[in-house]
Amino acid sequence: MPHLHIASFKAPAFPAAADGVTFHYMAENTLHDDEKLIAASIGEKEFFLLLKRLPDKTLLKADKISRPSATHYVKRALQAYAGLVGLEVLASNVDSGEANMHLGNDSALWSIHDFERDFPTDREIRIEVGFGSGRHLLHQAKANPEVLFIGIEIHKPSIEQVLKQINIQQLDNILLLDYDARLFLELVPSNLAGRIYVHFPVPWDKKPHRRVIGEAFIAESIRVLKPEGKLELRTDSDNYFAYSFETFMALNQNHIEIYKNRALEVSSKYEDRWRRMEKNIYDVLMHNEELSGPLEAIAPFAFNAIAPDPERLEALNGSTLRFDEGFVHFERLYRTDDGRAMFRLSMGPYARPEHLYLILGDAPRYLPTPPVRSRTNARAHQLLIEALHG
Ligand SMILES: C[S@@+](CC[C@H](N)C(=O)[O-])C[C@H]1O[C@@H](n2cnc3c(N)ncnc32)[C@H](O)[C@@H]1O
Repeated sequence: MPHLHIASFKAPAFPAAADGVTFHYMAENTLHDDEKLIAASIGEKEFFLLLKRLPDKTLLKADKISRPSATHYVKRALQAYAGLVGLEVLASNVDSGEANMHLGNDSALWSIHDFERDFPTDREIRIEVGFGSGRHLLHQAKANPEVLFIGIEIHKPSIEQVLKQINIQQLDNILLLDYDARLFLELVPSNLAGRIYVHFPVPWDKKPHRRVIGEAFIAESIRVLKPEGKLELRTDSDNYFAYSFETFMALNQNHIEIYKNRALEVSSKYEDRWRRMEKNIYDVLMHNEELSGPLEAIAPFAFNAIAPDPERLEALNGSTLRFDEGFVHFERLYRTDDGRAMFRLSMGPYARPEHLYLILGDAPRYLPTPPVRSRTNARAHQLLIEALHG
């Protein structure tokens, strides 16, 4: 990740702008004054730069919770900040060259909020979960130009690599999303998807709750798939195959197909490796036969002005509030140089919490974006409001 190793830190008078980047304010960790956040924005992208004083060096880098998926934003903000205040840079891994031209156009990279605002419903969609190197996704998109493909990944370098290929190959029927696919499904309108591909998911043998396939994922898939649509699991893991088979078979009514060592038109990087090792590859195809009811709407997460007393905030710092399916954890408390308080939070379902900031004051808001409007996040948001009001 891009970072600058600097001789000493300097701050401008906020707000300040340079090279298309605006720096709004600075926030200091109330328990560790060696950690500060600088709020930056480029167009609609808002994120923090993190200043960290370690025993042997001072680093300026992207804050990992709020950093945008495309690293060129972070590089630009680091360079702009260094130029603005005249930082003495001792070492840097930020190349001074132009942002990668292929990443310049990242219109295929959607945020979860783009989908929340305006989910594309004008044509059939197919969803690929964990597309990795993207071979299967790119191949399918080229072969089916009338279908919109939504590729979901949590590994940023894979997203950048596939984004680059989308631009090089000028494909206009792929959208990429940097998000947990299990949460994403909760937002997809019902009866829309022709296929959901889950190819070579991480087996998580020691932490099965982290697996993509599970009861909730299957239930959401059935809702999201149109009648005749299919969920396609492909795996080299005997364990994952056995576990998924059992989970699918536990459903009340179901139609599944199973294949062993079925050849597809395109083989992924993982698949090539397993084939060289002569491992078996299993496919489980679940056919959907149901027409589902509409997706339940959840209101946007709003706040009234919150001016809690400083003692309450300090008491909340480090604490965790729990409910049946999820929690709110107040990880760190910050004070901004314009007099506001700010929390770093993790909240939502235990298996897939959101990590984000809450800036308090007259118009409290989450940063970089509010939590996704899922049922468990709605409960966590409510609990958070109650805790802040006391
Ligand atoms: C073993 S790789 C397989 C990649 C690709 N499908 C292939 O066949 O080469 C699994 C991928 O799933 C991604 N992944 C794991 N959990 C995920 C989740 N909950 N949502 C989206 N992607 C996920 C990982 O980042 C990883 O790239």
